[in-house]
Amino acid sequence: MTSLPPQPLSPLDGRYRSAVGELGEHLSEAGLNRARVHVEVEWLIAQTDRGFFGSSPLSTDQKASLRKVVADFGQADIDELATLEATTRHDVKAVEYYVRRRLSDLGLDAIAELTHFACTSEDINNLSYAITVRDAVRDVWLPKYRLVIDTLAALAVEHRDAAMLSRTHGQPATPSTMGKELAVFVYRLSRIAAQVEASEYLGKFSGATGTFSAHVVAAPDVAWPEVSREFVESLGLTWNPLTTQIESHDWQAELYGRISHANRVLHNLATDIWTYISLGAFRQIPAAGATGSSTMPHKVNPIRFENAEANLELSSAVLDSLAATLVTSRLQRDLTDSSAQRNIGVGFGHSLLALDNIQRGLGEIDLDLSVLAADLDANWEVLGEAIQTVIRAEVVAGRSTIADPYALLKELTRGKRVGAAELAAFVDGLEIGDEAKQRLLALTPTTYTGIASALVDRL
Ligand SMILES: O=C(O)C[C@H](Nc1ncnc2c1ncn2[C@@H]1O[C@H](COP(=O)(O)O)[C@@H](O)[C@H]1O)C(=O)O
Repeated sequence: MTSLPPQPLSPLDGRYRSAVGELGEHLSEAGLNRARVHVEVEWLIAQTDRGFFGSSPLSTDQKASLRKVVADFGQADIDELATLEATTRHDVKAVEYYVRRRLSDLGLDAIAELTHFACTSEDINNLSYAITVRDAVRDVWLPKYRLVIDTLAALAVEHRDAAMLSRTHGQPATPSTMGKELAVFVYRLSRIAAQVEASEYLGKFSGATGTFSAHVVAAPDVAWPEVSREFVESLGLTWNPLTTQIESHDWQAELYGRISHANRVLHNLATDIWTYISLGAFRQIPAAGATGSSTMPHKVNPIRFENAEANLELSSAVLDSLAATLVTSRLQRDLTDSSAQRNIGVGFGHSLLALDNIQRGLGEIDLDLSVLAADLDANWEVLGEAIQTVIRAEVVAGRSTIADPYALLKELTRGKRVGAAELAAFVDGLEIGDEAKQRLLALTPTTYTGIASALVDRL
């Protein structure tokens, strides 16, 4: 047997590439390296702008040329960095050499020693991760997440009046509407969206052990913490003033916790929709040419929601693991964060893939009102709650002397199928006020939905 050509090990880079490839712009190794070059270039510009060590501010053209290195970063640069790293065996040192080469190309050798000046690798790495994760969340994950919320919200409004039997413990319970049940998910997911949007992306820039030691010994009169703060903020990040060698990664733990929480709510949504499909409440719209089962021709399977379930679990497993490991680093640093952070894209990728499947799945289902109606009509006993509650009110109001309304209704309905006619006869014989009796006689499982429909307006 001949060997296969090199193959992606992760399905995110294989069969699911088209759904998640956009994340690679930010959360791939190349995306990280481009951000590292960006940080190194901006640090050069920041230093020369301040005239450090007698340097002159770069001209507008020189700055533009340096920034073009970042803007044009492509395959040749990816390859060049790989070649450099094969020698340095240190990824950030390779970036430094790469930037020095570009300075040389631009005739800027005079400031070469300002490249990576007073920096430890983490100064570059932490800012690069903060930038790439922030951009991935804002440009890719959140828009997709918002799209799912918007789609769900539109379905909630569309089905706001669609009465259906509820099921608590899987057993028939007080009816609701499909719109209100979907609105619950919209509300939950929206809260998390706001939390993700409010996330902080922290950056440190303070040298080998966070003390500015090299900085101070090279230039004692510079207000280094202020320079550090201004530089971090110039990159659109929040300054972390007090760290060891590494940025403490607490913001990452917080963010991944929120994404993982969103995953779990989406998982709940996926399994609920799956169950509604299984009950017949939602019909699946068959895709032309598609096959459900390889052997049972009649089938349309809820594969979108099942795929989402699996990928949400994988995403949370990765993100939870990152959140746990990233907040610990022995003494002033160990390198576990470097290896762990290479999987941030895996965590987001599985979540994004799940969002893509949920989005498609929601577009391929149709509410079957006749199934909802039949389900309600087969479960009149759920009105037992309504009747006993009205009797209680009548007793308090002095219009009834029924001793134990709950026991009465329990006797009539518990574990039994009670139809419309039996309930009507039962209500008719109750010793309660006439107005209350008429209200109960008019009630059906379909109308016993409280203010479910109006609750959709809370979105
Ligand atoms: O500024 C410094 O470098 C400070 C230095 N510590 C390091 N800080 C950051 N990166 C380092 C460090 N050491 C190694 N490396 C390089 O990290 C890469 C680890 O590879 P991988 O496990 O694939 O993520 C891989 O490229 C490693 O070469 C210290 O001793 O305190």
